[in-house]
Amino acid sequence: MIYQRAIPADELFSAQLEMLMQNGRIATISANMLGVLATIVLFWQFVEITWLLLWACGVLIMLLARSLYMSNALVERSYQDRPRRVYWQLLLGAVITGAVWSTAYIAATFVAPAPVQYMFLLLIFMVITLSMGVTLALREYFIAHLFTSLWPIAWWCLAHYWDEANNLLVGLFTLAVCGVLLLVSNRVYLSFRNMIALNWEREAMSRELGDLTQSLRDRNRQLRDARRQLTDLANVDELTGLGNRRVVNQVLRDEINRARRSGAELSVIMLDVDYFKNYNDTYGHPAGDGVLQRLADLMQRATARAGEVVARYGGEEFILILPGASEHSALRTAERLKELVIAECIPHGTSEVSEFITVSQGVVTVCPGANLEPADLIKVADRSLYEAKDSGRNAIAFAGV
Ligand SMILES: Nc1nc2c(ncn2[C@@H]2O[C@H](COP(=O)(O)OP(=O)(O)OP(=O)(O)O)[C@@H](O)[C@H]2O)c(=O)[nH]1
Repeated sequence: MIYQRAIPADELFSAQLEMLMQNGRIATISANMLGVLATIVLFWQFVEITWLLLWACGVLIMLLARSLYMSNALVERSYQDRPRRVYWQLLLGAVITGAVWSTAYIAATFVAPAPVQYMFLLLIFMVITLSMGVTLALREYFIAHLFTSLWPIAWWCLAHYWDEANNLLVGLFTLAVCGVLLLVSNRVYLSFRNMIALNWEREAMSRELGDLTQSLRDRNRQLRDARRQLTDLANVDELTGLGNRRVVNQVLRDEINRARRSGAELSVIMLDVDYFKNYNDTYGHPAGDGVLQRLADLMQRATARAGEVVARYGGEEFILILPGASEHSALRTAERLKELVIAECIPHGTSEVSEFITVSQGVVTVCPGANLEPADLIKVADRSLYEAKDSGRNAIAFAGV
């Protein structure tokens, strides 16, 4: 995902609705309820108490219904699924509440003396101002409330300026208050909008950061896998699947150190196919490859003990590393291998020792001292192998260090 800098219009709209309902629900309802209680106290002496209570009950029920509607919309998140519908319903609620106050004021002009009317008007100003802060997340909501409460009152007073000495003044004053509230509301609304947009940006950035971190983790894992594969490729002989010369040197170094620490013996067998050049010349190189693969299988069968390693040292030469194996045990392994190769009966018509493939083996057993290096061990094993070759091939020669 590419980081998107500006909040999309539809998300901004839903966020405004959410903020209005979350913050405005309690504040609007409580400001209006306080207004209703104050109205009862104010008109106690001028209006029949039954009518007054009936009016108050009606307003309270309407306020509770609005509060319930907002709670439901928040829980069901309908402001995200059907924002336009929620928007119009919220506006309808604001219009009804505004109309309740303006009609109440107009009715009051018939029953209450002028000073009480002015106090009531102040009360309405207070209710509107109190609810302004939180409802301004949505400017239209505030405007709908303002224009259905104060606006009709202002025009009523202006239209009836001759009924009451101060009506003209009250009307003009109310109009001025409307103007000031509109101006202030615009500023408050813009800061609400900025706040929502900033919050959204912060969330978008942290989401983006999370995605990036995840993709970096994936990349790291891929790199680790690739490195492991490369290491495997660098260590494995492609033809036989055995370890290659790199592995031989590494394993020998480890095993020499281990044997040196534990005082145990370490044996190595170097193996070479007899008259393999003749075989290749007679049967072809691919057939020679097949022989090397079959011999690799046999060597693995002959070295089943834990820690024993078979590797291809190069060409048709193989090495068997036998940690902890004594001279006797190593010679037994070599004998077993020789028998396995003979039992395999791979025809070799141009061998001078047998009509089948045979191998020669040089065995060496050591108790590694401080100076023994892998190359020393290989050199002795190689020498021993050539002794086996010299002795007529299909043979095993032993050397101790
Ligand atoms: N098919 C095949 N042949 C290989 C491979 N690597 C080495 N060789 C062959 O192995 C043969 C080794 O020949 P020499 O070193 O002369 O030894 P030899 O013919 O086995 O004779 P002795 O070792 O003295 O018994 C060469 O002909 C190489 O081409 C391989 O991967 N595949």
